[in-house]
Amino acid sequence: MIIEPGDPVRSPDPGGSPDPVQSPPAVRAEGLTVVRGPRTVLRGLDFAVPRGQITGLLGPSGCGKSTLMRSTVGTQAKVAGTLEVLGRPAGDAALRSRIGYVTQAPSVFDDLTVRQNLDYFAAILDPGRAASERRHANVTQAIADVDLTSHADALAGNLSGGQRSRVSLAVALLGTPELLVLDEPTVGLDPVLRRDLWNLFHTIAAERNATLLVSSHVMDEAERCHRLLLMREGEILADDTPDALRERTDTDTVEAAFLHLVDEAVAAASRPTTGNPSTTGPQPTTRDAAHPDSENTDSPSGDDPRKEPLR
Ligand SMILES: Nc1ncnc2c1ncn2[C@@H]1O[C@H](COP(=O)(O)OP(=O)(O)OP(=O)(O)O)[C@@H](O)[C@H]1O
Repeated sequence: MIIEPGDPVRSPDPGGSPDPVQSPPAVRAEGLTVVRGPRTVLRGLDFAVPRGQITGLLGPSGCGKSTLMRSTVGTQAKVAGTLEVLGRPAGDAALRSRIGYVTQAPSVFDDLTVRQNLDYFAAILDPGRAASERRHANVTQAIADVDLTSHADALAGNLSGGQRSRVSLAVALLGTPELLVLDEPTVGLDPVLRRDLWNLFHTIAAERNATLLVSSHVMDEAERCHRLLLMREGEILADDTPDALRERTDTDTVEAAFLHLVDEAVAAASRPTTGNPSTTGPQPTTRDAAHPDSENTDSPSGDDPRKEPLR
């Protein structure tokens, strides 16, 4: 599918998506806590990502968006609490072909063309000579989806940053994953490309009934999501629709709603408390099974996030 630059932005249509009450969530977290190096970067998060919708993960740089995504796809070490993805524990080997993940840094081979990059990953996903026609069709489709057909034979190393990001996205689209986890996919893109990519995200959610978890720190992109997880300092400030957030905070934009919620959180943290919050919050109960990333070796003990005030 090629998205024409003149296409109007499709507004989110929560009514056209599956009823989140009926479908089990694509991602469910309870008391999700992650330690990286000396810091507790996710602090007992509870949230659910409904299936077939676009959930935006928004918050300032360093608040933990990438860490939450890495935990979801099973590449983050030291994950405590419950984290279920498509009904299985995050990191379960059976999830590998069901999730597409695009990291912030494009993961492409510079010395291969766009098509060769896609061919390589397609051969891993769908190996064997018997599948070669299907692979060719899937690769051609994925290249068209990200609007790179005219660059299919260009070396990835000769592409612009935005084009390389789209090659990464095309790789993630191979195999039609049920869950797409996209870490800041629109960074560095011009407004036309950003709009086209958001149109593509809506098409993927609507036509494939896929779930998209998309991070951004550009608040205007929040308006294009069905639901939002607003994060700050490793905590979730809000888990709601853009409309409900604006209404609840009596603001006109998601950005204003976010700032309102930050002010509320700061005010709440500065009020004297009567009980000990460290004994009342959710306690991590389980540990993720698969953690290929071994970056962190520090013990989380003695670093209880519930004892730290919001900054
Ligand atoms: N490899 C690492 N080792 C130790 N700490 C890390 C590592 N990577 C990130 N962190 C810390 O984890 C915290 C959350 O980082 P994360 O990358 O998840 O944030 P983010 O919200 O995605 O930021 P950005 O929008 O800038 O990408 C930050 O305080 C960061 O310093």
